Amino acid sequence: MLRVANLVKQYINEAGERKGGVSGVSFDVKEGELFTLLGPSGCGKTTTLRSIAGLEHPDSGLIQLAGRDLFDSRADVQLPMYERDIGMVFQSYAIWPHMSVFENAAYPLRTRRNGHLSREEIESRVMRSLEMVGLSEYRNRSATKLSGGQQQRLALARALVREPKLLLLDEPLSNLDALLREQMRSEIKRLQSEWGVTTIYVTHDQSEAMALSDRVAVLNNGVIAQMGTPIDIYDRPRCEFVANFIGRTNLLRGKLASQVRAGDIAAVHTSIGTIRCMFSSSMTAGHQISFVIRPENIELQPLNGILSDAAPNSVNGHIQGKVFLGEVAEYTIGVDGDQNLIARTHPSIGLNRGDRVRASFPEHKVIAICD
Ligand SMILES: Nc1ncnc2c1ncn2[C@@H]1O[C@H](COP(=O)(O)OP(=O)(O)OP(=O)(O)O)[C@@H](O)[C@H]1O
Repeated sequence: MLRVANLVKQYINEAGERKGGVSGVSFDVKEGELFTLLGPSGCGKTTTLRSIAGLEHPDSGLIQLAGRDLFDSRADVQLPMYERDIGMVFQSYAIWPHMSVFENAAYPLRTRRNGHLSREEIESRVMRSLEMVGLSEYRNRSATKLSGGQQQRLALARALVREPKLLLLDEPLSNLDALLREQMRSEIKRLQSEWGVTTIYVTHDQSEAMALSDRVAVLNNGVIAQMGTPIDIYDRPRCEFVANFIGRTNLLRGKLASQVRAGDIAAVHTSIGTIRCMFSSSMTAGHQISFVIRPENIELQPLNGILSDAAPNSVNGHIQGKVFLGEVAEYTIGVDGDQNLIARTHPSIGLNRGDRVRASFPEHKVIAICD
């Protein structure tokens, strides 16, 4: 449905150097998919989105929507924004304060350039989109008398009323408080799948990306570091940046004991002992590698009295810190060998600061970073 290939857009800084933006971003979005661009501030998410919308003139690359060129640097094509068939919702909802809810939602239909719509057609399309977002009973209310969440819904209704081929959402929830953000997150997911509109969602919030997306592209410094389903990216990060950016993690390093092939489980020598990891590609013995253990994949057992022999993929240590997070508690474990591990487990386990523990992690949950 949407194809972005080798997109480059760089900005010239005060010293005349080409900096920032994006430098060679490529991805395809399927029809009806919710695709998220995720990354820290300044990684190039908004530049990508604005290039797709036609608000930015890229330096080079190709952008196609439903087989039509929106931008092609080789053929010198740059379609104006209004010809792109795209709806957009910004962080600031950009609601017109002097208009009613109905008029705000009707605005894109009244100002569209491709064909006049009858009054009845406008009425029915606007009411359909207001009903979808639960605002039909507020149709005559002034837009300024809506709550933050309602304004956000109105912005969505206004973006959808033209029935665009593509919906672009740029950090649409960042102005809402935490509870409302979670509610609106489910609302966007519901709307997007009911409406079936292909959507690109931009956020720096990894939990939002995980909860909403069919697929995610993680951006860093203007390039895509990894692309895949939320589970893929969480369970199999391909580089340290992605491992650290997506959720809490333990990142350890060591030396590979033997040659491995994709799918093997093999031993890695580390400062806290030999740990067996899953490998997703082949590597030669002696390679320095990093690997990831997610905090929820560490099991903690109290070590009382006499120490039994350490089991495979387990280390002994003591609790250095405990933070209660509601459903889980997060423990910091100081491991013999000068390494800290973070573990998350049910608070009822009853471990406290200073307790000796054994931390174990199944080998198929220890993931080698193979890039
Ligand atoms: N108009 C501009 N002029 C100069 N530099 C810019 C301009 N727009 C963006 N940049 C730079 O390009 C890089 C990418 O910016 P972009 O807005 O795409 O990042 P982002 O990932 O959307 O960040 P944020 O989450 O903070 O909005 C940043 O380093 C930014 O400073």
